[in-house]
Amino acid sequence: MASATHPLALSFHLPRLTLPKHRTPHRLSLSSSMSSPIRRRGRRPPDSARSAYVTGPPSDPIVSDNDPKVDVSSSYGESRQSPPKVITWGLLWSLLIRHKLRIAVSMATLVGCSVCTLAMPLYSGKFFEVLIGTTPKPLWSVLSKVAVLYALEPILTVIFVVNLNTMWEKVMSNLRAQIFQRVLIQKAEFFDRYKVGELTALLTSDLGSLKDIVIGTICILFTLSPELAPLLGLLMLTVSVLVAVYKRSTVPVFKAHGMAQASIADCVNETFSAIRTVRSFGGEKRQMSMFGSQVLAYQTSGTKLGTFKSLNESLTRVAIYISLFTLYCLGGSKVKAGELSAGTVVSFVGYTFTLTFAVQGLVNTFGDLRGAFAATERINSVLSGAEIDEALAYGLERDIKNQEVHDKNFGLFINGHDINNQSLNMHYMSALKSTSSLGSLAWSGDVCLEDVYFSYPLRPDVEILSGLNLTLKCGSVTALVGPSGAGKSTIVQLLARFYEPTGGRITVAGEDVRTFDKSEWARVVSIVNQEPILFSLSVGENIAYGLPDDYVSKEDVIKAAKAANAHDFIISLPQGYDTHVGERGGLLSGGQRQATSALDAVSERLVQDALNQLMKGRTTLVIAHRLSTVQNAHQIALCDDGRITELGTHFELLGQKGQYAALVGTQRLAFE
Ligand SMILES: Nc1ncnc2c1ncn2[C@@H]1O[C@H](COP(=O)(O)OP(=O)(O)OP(=O)(O)O)[C@@H](O)[C@H]1O
Repeated sequence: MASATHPLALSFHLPRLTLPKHRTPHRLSLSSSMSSPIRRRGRRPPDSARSAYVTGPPSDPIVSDNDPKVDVSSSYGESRQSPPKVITWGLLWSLLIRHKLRIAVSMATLVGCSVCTLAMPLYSGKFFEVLIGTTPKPLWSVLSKVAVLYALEPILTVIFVVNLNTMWEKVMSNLRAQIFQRVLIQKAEFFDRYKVGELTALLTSDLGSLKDIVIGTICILFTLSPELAPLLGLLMLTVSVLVAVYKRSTVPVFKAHGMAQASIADCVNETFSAIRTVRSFGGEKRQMSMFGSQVLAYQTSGTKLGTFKSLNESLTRVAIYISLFTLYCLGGSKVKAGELSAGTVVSFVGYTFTLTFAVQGLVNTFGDLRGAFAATERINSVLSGAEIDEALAYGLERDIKNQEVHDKNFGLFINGHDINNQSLNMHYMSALKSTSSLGSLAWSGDVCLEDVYFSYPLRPDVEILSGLNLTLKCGSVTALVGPSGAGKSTIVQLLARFYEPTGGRITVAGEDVRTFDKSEWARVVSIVNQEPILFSLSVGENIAYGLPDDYVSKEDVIKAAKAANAHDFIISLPQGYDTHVGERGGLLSGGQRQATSALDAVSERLVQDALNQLMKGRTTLVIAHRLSTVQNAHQIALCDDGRITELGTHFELLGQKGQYAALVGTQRLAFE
């Protein structure tokens, strides 16, 4: 679905390429060029890329020397060597401290609860003595005090727990939002490396264990007091020893459990998102076996975890029973000797039970703490070492700050202690060009790939592009052809700035594209995929998603749909533009999803007509396997061995009798 404001369009078919899941090119953009002479150069290793680039750590954003302001500071390089942790105590504290009133209320109720809890055994002892007649006092006066204590304690507990829980939920939402944003602004290779399930786990179950700590801590705080310090100290010592043993043994189990959970999520995700493929290959059994093995692994780690937990629990009980037994022996002998009253012994028993809760809470908390440490470690190991896509993060940060005023959901992503711009190279960012000019540059200037070298970050030793030169002339159409695996889609991905070249540069009207932030770049570049990705929204919302403005009117949506020849079919849907498309557009037909292949002749023509209309005046790069699309292009570029090896019009290239002519001749290109 198209936008009238994207001057650069990349239209490509990706029959075999699996795009990383985060990359969902969805828009239409257009452009090309006719003449650019191909400069053939010898192969050069990527790091010998043009000296015009400011040096820095290999994956830093590098900017050409035509912007003298930019200098990637070495201190930035140093900070990369020891990446900052994402979740730190400092961060948690900064998020907590925003809730001062709640903290004050929590503290007050905590003190109240502790006083009640500590006084309860004391008054119970007195009550017992009055009851057995050893203390001559009116029963009602002691009973009323006991009743007040027993009634007040649960009320204060409710206030305390509700208050603390609310505060913690807010902190967690903030943390989740920030981690989500942090994942969102990672460089493309991050998504090549991690599966969706793993990333989902970072934001769901892993963080959940952080919450449990707080709830556990509540139990301990309730019962900690100076009066009980010596006895509690002794018990804590015992528990610490147990916990130290527990800690060593359970971290790997917690980790394995978290990973197993992530694998299950991945398997479910993969199976159901590709359900048609699974059906068509009769892959149900395979998926079931895969799921079964993952569930079994989860079960094994869960059982192990349970065994550890129960062992720990019973050891704690043993410690408690020993202290109770000691208390009975000591207390009994002291009462017998007349050194202690029976009431005091009753109070002590009460305290011991209070301690029981404390110790239980302590052990559980340490257990949760292990889970939380494992989760934090995992989040930190996934995110701290990963590299933020700064050109994207910078623009996004700016945009959400502007938008926060209108949309309170963005409030979650912004606070004083923002994990997402901690490691941004602000020096580099401040050197980015003002983006107001980008639109006019893109509408008026050529787009050039100059001596571009590229290797995918996960396969740095395989050079995909080796000194590629190509000019997409402003307002014209370039068709990119070539054998499978030649690097055509890679060129599109570089133009879309999913990845940055390892050498050479891409320019628009002579300006290095890296001097513009990515959110602005996304507004001028549109991509039409053979298999478009739709979000689980209404048809209208999906179209609006492809339009560059944040607030899109219904008229704009209808205009875009008409331009894509989609208006008629949309209004024939049950709820027109409000029809929900289902997950991944599953409730629409292939043609309705705007796929450009496997359509019936009428849909095909409609889509093609729409594209032809929309390409007019736009700089367009098309990867096509259909001869009709290719031969109508202003120029055809043949990509092979990481370079453009042939360039010209259809007839010029046929005349050269080279690889293009061979492709056409052998029908590998002409599918029609
Ligand atoms: N994310 C990735 N990580 C590592 N290597 C990749 C990645 N994506 C593609 N490749 C590799 O890069 C090479 C070029 O792939 P590309 O998709 O650009 O080829 P193509 O010319 O578009 O092929 P086709 O016509 O078959 O789609 C291939 O060898 C491919 O395996």
